[in-house]
Amino acid sequence: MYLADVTLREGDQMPGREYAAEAKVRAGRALDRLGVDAIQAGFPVTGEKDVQVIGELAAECEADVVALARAVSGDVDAALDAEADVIEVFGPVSDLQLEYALGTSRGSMFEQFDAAIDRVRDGGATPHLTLVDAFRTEREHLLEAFDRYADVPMITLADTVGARTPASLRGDLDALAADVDLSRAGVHLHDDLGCATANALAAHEAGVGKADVSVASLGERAGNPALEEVVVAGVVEHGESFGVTASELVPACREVLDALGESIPPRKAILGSEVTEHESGIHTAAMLREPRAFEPFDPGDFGGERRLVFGAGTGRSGARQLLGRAGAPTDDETVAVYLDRLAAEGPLDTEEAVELARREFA
Ligand SMILES: CC(=O)SCCNC(=O)CCNC(=O)[C@H](O)C(C)(C)COP(=O)(O)OP(=O)(O)OC[C@H]1O[C@@H](n2cnc3c(N)ncnc32)[C@H](O)[C@@H]1OP(=O)(O)O
Ligand SMILES: O=C(O)CCC(=O)C(=O)O
Repeated sequence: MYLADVTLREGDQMPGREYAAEAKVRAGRALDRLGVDAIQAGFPVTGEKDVQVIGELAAECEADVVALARAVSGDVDAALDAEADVIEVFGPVSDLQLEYALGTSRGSMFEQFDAAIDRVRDGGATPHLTLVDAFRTEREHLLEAFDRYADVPMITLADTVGARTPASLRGDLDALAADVDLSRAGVHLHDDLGCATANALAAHEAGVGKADVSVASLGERAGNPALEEVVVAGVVEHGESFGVTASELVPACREVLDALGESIPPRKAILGSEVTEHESGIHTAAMLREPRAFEPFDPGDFGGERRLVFGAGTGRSGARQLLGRAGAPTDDETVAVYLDRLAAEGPLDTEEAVELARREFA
């Protein structure tokens, strides 16, 4: 499965956001260095900014630079003007969205897809197709699309409203797999149920060829599968980093967020400042011996950092080990006094705690 990062388009679509062109270009470069296969950098018909960003990134990135386009000639022309490598033509296929987002029939939507895809090819770009709201669409209509667009290299099924869980998504994909080669199917998922990352992994396990992801889940409503979560979970579960340089993951994601002026909640998995920090006495005592005892992966493998801290939560076992490292006595009385000092001065990191032990007890 390859990863297409959609941060620059989905993130820019969030209420109140207006990323500057330079910010998007800087973020796109960081994603390219990280090694994602595709960067969906914008929606050119929305304005000159995205035309400029896509043009700049397409000229210098290894990754395919993707422009979004509705199935209308003006959108495709704007994407061609931007000189995108790939033009992602999208349109709804569910009854609900055909009626309320488009006011047209599925037959007319498919005719618009035909014309838009031809226009992309005539303009010299590669067409991809996203079937919007695909997971609330009958299987027969999805099969019709895969059949009708057999020459489109990638057809993405969008869980546009984030309504699927891993089991239901897997069930839908397995049902399609009887008739469709899922390696030419992608998934575009949303996190409304908090399942987007798990759904991306379920899609990988089902055999899909591409998943859209975004840094820190930036995107419409609850966002998309987090790039960093999909990669770390892929490595932990399957030994698979989906083509990105795992050791650069955390710095690259932080650079993207920094460029875009986005902050991240401290408790957010992988990237949050507090999620690789440990203070509980039972945990730190074990982790001083072997960090794997209380962590699912070494943060250093992804360019992050583990931090053990010592203070009010430290127990006797951890304190004894720290005193030992400092060459200080480890009898019960020294341990008790040292624990009082840690509680008063903490939280201290490991080096600071050892230094305190050395200074006052060795
Ligand atoms: C599922 C997604 O997340 S797709 C990405 C959504 N992103 C955005 O909307 C980005 C911000 N949007 C915008 O700047 C504007 O909405 C624009 C420039 C895209 C379009 O603006 P407008 O031309 O004023 O159209 P509007 O926003 O009202 O869009 C609805 C029109 O698009 C049509 N439309 C919607 N989706 C599609 C589609 N996939 N293919 C073809 N036509 C479509 C609707 O039928 C409607 O047409 P109508 O104007 O003839 O009734
Ligand atoms: O596939 C895409 O990138 C556009 C569709 C989309 O954003 C969605 O359906 O949520």
